[in-house]
Amino acid sequence: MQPDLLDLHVLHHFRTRSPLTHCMTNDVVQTFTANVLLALGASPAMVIEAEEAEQFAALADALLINVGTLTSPRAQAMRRAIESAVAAGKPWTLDPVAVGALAFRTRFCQQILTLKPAAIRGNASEILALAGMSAGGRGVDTTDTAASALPAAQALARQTNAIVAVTGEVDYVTDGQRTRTIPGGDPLMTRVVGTGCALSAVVAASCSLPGDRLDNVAAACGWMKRAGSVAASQSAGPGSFSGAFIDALWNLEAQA
Ligand SMILES: Nc1ncnc2c1ncn2[C@@H]1O[C@H](COP(=O)(O)OP(=O)(O)OP(=O)(O)O)[C@@H](O)[C@H]1O
Ligand SMILES: Cc1ncsc1CCO
Ligand SMILES: [Mg+2]
Repeated sequence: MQPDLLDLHVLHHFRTRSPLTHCMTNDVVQTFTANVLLALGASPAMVIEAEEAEQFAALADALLINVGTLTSPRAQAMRRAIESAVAAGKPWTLDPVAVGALAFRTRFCQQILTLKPAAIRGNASEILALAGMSAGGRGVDTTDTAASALPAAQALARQTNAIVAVTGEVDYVTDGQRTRTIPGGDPLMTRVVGTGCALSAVVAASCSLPGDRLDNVAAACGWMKRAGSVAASQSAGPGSFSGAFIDALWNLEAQA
């Protein structure tokens, strides 16, 4: 990726505004997600009790809804948080983990799609399933390429008015008319759990920034791609990659 694609002006906004990011995410990726947001300069808070989630969603700058370990009570709390965020004019972002593969979460995501998400970030199988163009993958990992899911991402963006990011070897970010292509990263990013989930949290936070939302979401994808490339070149495997990835996010400007 070229340095200008790092969108350093958006990164500057991100670091100086430090978006207070309400994350309702899955049990597997809580700490990694918080550390990614902190390394980029955002302020994460994982508030999940329904009453508190409803209250906090109106106060925070952005809300992330990730259905990776969805349960009925969590679904209810998420719905209350989304409605509160929408009423307060705060953007919310959906990560439809394993949608298509499992019925309960698929129904839930289809229902909340009507509540005007600002952005949707998923892997190819998830975006294809959410757009109604396939039955979905085997589980949380994709069985399709991002390029094959680009028409689905564009259709989903037009249908929902959200910015849709479909990620993989190449990331595509679209509003249904315009599409940004973000190459880079490294396959090691799929050997550490939560890079996609953490990206969705960064996308959520980026939706609270001023400027063009498509550009802001594409910038978020670019930062993660760059950090993945740098970290892969410095690590011996998934264990050391994880730490190097957080460091690379912290040092993004120095690598531009
Ligand atoms: N083959 C690859 N080469 C380079 N980068 C990749 C590759 N596959 C995924 N990535 C990057 O890894 C990150 C996570 O994307 P991915 O599509 O794997 O999300 P995901 O399946 O939702 O992940 P998770 O559920 O583990 O959080 C993105 O930044 C993406 O660009
Ligand atoms: C492994 C896993 N299982 C449920 S959520 C999750 C994190 C990756 O999406
Ligand atoms: Mg995922």
